[in-house]
Amino acid sequence: MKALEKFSGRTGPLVLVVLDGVAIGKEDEGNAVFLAQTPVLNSLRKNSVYCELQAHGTAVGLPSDKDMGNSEVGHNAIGSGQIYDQGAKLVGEAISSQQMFRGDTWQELRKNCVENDTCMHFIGLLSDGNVHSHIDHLLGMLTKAHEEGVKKARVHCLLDGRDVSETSALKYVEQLENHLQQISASGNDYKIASGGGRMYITMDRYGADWEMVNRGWKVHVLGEGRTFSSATQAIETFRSEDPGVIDQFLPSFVVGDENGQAVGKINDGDSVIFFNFRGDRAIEITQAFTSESFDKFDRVRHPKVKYAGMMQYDGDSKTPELFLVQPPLIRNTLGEFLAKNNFSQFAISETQKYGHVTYFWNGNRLGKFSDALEIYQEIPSDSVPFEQRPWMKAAEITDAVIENIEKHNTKFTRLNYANGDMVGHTGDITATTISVSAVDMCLGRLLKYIEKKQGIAIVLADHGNADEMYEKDSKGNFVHNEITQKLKNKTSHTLNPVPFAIFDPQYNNEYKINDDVQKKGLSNVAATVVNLLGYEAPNEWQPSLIVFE
Ligand SMILES: O=C(O)[C@@H](CO)OP(=O)(O)O
Ligand SMILES: [Mn+2]
Ligand SMILES: [Mn+2]
Repeated sequence: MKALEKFSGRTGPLVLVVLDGVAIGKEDEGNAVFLAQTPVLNSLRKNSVYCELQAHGTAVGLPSDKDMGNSEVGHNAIGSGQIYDQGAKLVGEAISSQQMFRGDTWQELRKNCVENDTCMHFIGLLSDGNVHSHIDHLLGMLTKAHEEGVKKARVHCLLDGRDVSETSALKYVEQLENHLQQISASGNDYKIASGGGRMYITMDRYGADWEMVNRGWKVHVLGEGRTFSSATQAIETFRSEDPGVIDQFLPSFVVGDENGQAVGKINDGDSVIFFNFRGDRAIEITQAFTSESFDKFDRVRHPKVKYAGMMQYDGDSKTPELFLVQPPLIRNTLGEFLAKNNFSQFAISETQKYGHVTYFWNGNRLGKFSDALEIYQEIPSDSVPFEQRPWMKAAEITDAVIENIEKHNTKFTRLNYANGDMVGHTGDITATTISVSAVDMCLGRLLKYIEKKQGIAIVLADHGNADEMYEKDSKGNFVHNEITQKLKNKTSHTLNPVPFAIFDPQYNNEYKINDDVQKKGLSNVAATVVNLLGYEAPNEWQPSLIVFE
């Protein structure tokens, strides 16, 4: 590692702060970042070395600039300093080129069903959000299964409303039902078997609430739960019983035949494909299917199936062993570079974002690079709806960062304040405004401490969310909810650029933003971190955002 000639860093710590889901959007009544009390962020935007960064689309390895950013691709880009083609793109290409279907895993699962006359199950998120999954991938696999002789298939659909409009589930269910009917018309037996809201069943992450996975297991595998004649009937019934419910929180359901028997339990000998490409919310259900020594809940029955993930969700532990598309092999990350060069590192967030600053940050690896040099800390998240406690664990995370630096004198810290994103996803603009104000207050306290320690802070976000809390049409006008006539809440991420600020109280014009970097994005941050530590960044990374005078 080569020292920079013109800058040797500061004596104190370097702290990188991710304000999850806090981007810079249009200053209107739907922008909770604009509406919040943010004296600290405002001052950073005005008085520090500052620019805005692209955090969506091709800047983070997604198929197109119409794709909003998300935590996985955002933290991968920040933590690796590189742009990798991401799951959404790799899977889309593997299906359109048909390459996926020539692979060993697809063939093994398919043959298993054809030769033994068993059922092929598909479990995953049913939408075109392209954050965890895409419905086109599912439809493509169903078509191929049918063409290649699979007689019976069942879909277990997780309803979205978090990466897409909050009450759009029926649109995707209808699209799927049409496709299944077409296939079944030629004498096959393809049906929806079970489902429920993605924040109610199956897609838990980071061990926050295993009960969610248990609820999913009951309807998908055991076929036990409230039974309806179709997914549509289930959704319509739930909505009539609770008119305020949004898709991500819909209860679970089983589809039954005329006798009320579940149409799609998962049995010994079946094949199961979990069709999400993103790993955080796929790992737990995958473990429930594949682990022999599983003890997170009583599975009652553990069917012997051939199970494959759309991707391998963790390469180190080979979770799962069988997968359809090779994930991006993210190498030479910032964490690894700092560990190799003997810098101490601290990573912290609350449960909901803990894996973001560890697993995603390190290129989707669950482990550390150096036990001696790295400390990872998780603050347990509240288990109430986040709009009820919008301050979440921002204060506790701040306390822990300060305590850790006091104790270990850690050189590089990364932390994630979950609030803007987790509360933003509820669609509650009042709570989200409070959540962003709470983060700003904690950030202020943290910056004061960093000033005292003669350090530097980098403050940025991984993608937008809180910056647009009402849906807009293609012309940018607010959309109204058909029933309430109020503005329609928006629960998904946004396409807006994110802030990037260097808080450096000892700044004496040694560096400035490098405007030669044309399309500034999240992948330019890692090199900037290394520069601010006083060193040259590795050549394979995207260029630094700063130049030295
Ligand atoms: O909650 C999640 O899984 C996603 C949205 O689908 O959000 P984030 O990328 O911020 O984790
Ligand atoms: Mn995020
Ligand atoms: Mn999010």
